[in-house]
Amino acid sequence: MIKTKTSDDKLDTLLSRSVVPIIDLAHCGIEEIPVKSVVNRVGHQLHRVLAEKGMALLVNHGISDEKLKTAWDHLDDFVDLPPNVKQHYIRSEGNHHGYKSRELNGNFKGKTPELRHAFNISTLNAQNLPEEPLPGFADHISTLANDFKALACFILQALAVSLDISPTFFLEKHSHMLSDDQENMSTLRMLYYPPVVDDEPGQNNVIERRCQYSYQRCLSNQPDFRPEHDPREEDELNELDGTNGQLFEHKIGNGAVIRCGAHVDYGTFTLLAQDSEGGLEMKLPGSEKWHRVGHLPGAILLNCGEILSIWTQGRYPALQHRVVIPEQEHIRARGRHSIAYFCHPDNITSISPNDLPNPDAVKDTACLKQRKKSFKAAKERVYNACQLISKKFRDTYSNNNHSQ
Ligand SMILES: O=C(O)CCC(=O)C(=O)O
Ligand SMILES: [Fe+2]
Repeated sequence: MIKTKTSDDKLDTLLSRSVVPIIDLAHCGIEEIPVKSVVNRVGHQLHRVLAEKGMALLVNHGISDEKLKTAWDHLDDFVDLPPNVKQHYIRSEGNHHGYKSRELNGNFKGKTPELRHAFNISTLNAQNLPEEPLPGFADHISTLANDFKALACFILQALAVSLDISPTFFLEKHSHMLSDDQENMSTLRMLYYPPVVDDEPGQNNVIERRCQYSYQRCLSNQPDFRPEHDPREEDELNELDGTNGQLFEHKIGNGAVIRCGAHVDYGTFTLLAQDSEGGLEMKLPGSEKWHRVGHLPGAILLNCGEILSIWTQGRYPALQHRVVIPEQEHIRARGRHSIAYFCHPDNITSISPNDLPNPDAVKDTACLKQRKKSFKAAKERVYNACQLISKKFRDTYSNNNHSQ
């Protein structure tokens, strides 16, 4: 059962409005060996849901809301540290682990700055975590990262069931996640998008704004699948940035900012926990329209990455997504928090569309375009996961605004 304070009738109506199918993981056992019957049930649900929608909202997954909120508190405390302390944890060129924020005054080579603080955790080695300035940080985040890893392992097994292949096929290819040996790029990313408030002209200090998670107004622990949350007409919304890949910008001071530019995730899949502030939008398979994902308290969003799309020959599509800045002033004046776990195969895993038995013949023309794209990436040459992900990083840095 989904735990919520909403009455059953109201909940049914809200859930029926969600563009994202909901999958109940009750008894998935992230702390023990998963129950086989649950793996099978979830596998069968994923088979349909990922092919049709490319994503699912996971409920009763075993990671408590309190744990997520405490992690966001730790991130807020980190963001508040003096710059010379934060400096020690900054992500260096070519490294996935570490903290990164984009200051408004920086040099963006003509790109629109993404207004967010991101702390990537790809090693649980305490040396690389801000334990000294923030006692408790390393312990809490390591436990949380291991919970996400366990959930990812469960999903990897269910995915194998969903594709009717050996139950350990994916698990074996992800055996080094978070193992400190540089053999796998899986990452837990903690994200904070500061409030967007117009500054005095010329001030541009918006990135500094603080919004302590526990004090902010995302206490409404209610599902939110309102389709018309944004006052802009949908056509206008899509015209602004949907069809031609441009990014939704917010003008502030002399410049423009975005929260997270349109992109697809690179790896096998992503698990995403968000607070209730909203802003996440996805393009559904075969569609050029942006859809609000909405909010279900405590749920974790599962979305496919490009590698899974290649493996499944596009059957499980990697969806474009972005985080927009709310149009309403009082909503964008609040910060937003999320946590993403990027599940990546071990670096040396070769990624080829021929690794899996060919799924059903292509029937859906809407998916054809996506399949062609995935084939193009994988046909010319078989890359291993490390090459593929590094190539995507390079392309992203040189071509568009989103920095993964
Ligand atoms: O913050 C979010 O909700 C999404 C973040 C995301 O898509 C990413 O970092 O790849
Ligand atoms: Fe993403």
